[in-house]
Amino acid sequence: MSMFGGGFGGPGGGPGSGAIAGMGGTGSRRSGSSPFAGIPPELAAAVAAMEAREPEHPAPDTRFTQTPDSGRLTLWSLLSGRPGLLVTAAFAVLLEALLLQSGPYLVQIGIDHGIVAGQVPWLVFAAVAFLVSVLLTAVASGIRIRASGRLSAYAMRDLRVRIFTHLQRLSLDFYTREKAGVTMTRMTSDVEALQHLLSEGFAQFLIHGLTMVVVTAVLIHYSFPLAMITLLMVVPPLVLLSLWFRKAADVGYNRQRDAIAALFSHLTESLYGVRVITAHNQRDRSVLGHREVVGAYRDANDHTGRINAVYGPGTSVIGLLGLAALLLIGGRMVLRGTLTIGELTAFVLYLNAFFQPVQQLVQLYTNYQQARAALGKLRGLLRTAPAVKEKPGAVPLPQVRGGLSVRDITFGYDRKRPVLRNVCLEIAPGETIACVGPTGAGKSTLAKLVARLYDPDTGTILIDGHDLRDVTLESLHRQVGVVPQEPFLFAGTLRDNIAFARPDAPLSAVEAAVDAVGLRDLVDRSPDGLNTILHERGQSVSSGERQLIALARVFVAEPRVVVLDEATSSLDLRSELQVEAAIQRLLEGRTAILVAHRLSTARRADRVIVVDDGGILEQGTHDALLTAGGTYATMYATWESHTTT
Ligand SMILES: Nc1ncnc2c1ncn2[C@@H]1O[C@H](COP(=O)(O)OP(=O)(O)OP(=O)(O)O)[C@@H](O)[C@H]1O
Repeated sequence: MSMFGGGFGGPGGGPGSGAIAGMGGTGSRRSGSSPFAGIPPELAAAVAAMEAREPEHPAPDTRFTQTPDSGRLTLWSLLSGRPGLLVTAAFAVLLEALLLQSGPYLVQIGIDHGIVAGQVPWLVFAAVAFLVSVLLTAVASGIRIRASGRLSAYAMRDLRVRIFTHLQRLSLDFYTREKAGVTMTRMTSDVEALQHLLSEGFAQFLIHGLTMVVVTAVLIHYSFPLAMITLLMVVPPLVLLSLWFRKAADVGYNRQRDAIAALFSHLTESLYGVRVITAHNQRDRSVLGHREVVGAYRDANDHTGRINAVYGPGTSVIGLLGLAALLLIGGRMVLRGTLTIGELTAFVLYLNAFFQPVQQLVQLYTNYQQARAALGKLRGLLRTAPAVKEKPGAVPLPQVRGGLSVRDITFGYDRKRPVLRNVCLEIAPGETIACVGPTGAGKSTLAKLVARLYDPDTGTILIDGHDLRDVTLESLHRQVGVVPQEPFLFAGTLRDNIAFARPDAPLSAVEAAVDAVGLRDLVDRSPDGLNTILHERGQSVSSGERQLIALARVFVAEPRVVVLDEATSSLDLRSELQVEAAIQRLLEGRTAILVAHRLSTARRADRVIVVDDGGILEQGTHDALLTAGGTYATMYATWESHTTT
């Protein structure tokens, strides 16, 4: 099992992709270099001009800290971050809603005071006033769209950064447990569901809601009995229908969120594993699997579609029935002379204006329900606490010599099934320990615990006498370097990748690392030397070169302790010797825990420990263990017989 087994590592890059990628500068692109290497000279001027026109994007306030995210995530918390924009948008909404209602009133004035009374000036006044109100509505609407658009854009950026920061804070157990696709859905589809509501939905919600309130007041002003009759006929069934819709949609949209997350998961996994799928002739199964998740998504959409098919037309019918009743009752009032024809026209128009928002609100309510479901999922993610927590009073780890003390630790990924039981181990500063043992014995687990990627269930691990749990994670990881079994490279230059742990490392440090691990050949062969762009996940370099780059990374980081999970993938003899030599150089003068899959590596360590059965079975120098004739001696004899044949 890899040090980072089960974690993310697929296409799309890890956290740094893009961030470190840069654009390769505007340097020339030599023939034979990667197609993404740099900007072609003929485009350089145009790109520079475009960059000059780009608006400034100040960095958001969110900074990375280990402190858990304790802020609440509500729609209000998203909107209230920029009060100026919120007030502007709210004011514009109010103005727009009021202006929209002046139309029917002006029509009534035009009919009653202009047409019926035969007064042309009143007619002209009503028409001009109508025009002015339309123009003002357009201005208010423009201001509202601009303000709410900016508000939502900022809120979404802050939310995305907040979630991403939280993802960075989470420990390995989360990434093992949670499928990458599900987390991607939280960051894409779920956030977008909120964006839709915030950018347009809320403002529309307010406008239509306000319209309904204003229209109710106006209807009462025109004729109290008529208003009461129509509203009583309309509002109770509407409320009942909406309550049913809310309940049904809650279930439906949650199901939709889960289905789209499953779809994304399957998609990402199939993309990561496309080579294995093809090689094992499983494309058929893959397509079938995808059909299943897409089918589940279709079912979820179908379900919400069915609910909407009842709610939408249902509200329409209620509205039209109200209108029919109004015509009958209002018409009789006009005939009796208790209502003017202009007032009845305005009443009909206002009632229409009451129902139009209802129709819109149905759509918006659907958006709201979607956003609520998305918000619930995002809240769940933000509530997920990292398993490896930084103590509130954690102190920075001072410069250490690298003495490690593992004291009586017990640990299991599932507490009920410990992988390691009561393990004790003392490692002197500068000592190299090789962990060997059968597959699945717990070697990588021990290494992960020393690097504090997990915390032991019981027992403590000390570095120069400091309990790992008492020091800040950042200071610990600066002095304890990790080389995972499967090195992950980011899209970016060779230099960016080598200096990943210390981006400000001088060129001389990167060059020294290149020479120390034996990467000089690759650098000299690469079209742009250290500035050559590596493809995503290091697809453009060989497996051995990837391992050397990972070793060079640790060289530049200069940690006191190195935890190295040897790669299991076999290399050709030359590359293997190269990697072994690089490891040897990296470990000089450093304390090291080496998860050795090749006994040739173990042979060179100061001490070998044999991990099996949840504990350390044997330990001693290579020679001493051979002489003792125990498990290690048997393992070594088997290994030797295989390598010599
Ligand atoms: N993230 C995880 N969640 C649950 N169980 C795990 C996890 N990682 C490892 N295990 C289990 O813990 C046990 C020890 O795994 P570990 O990776 O430490 O073995 P290992 O000795 O390093 O094996 P290998 O030589 O194959 O790399 C195994 O049974 C493995 O299945």
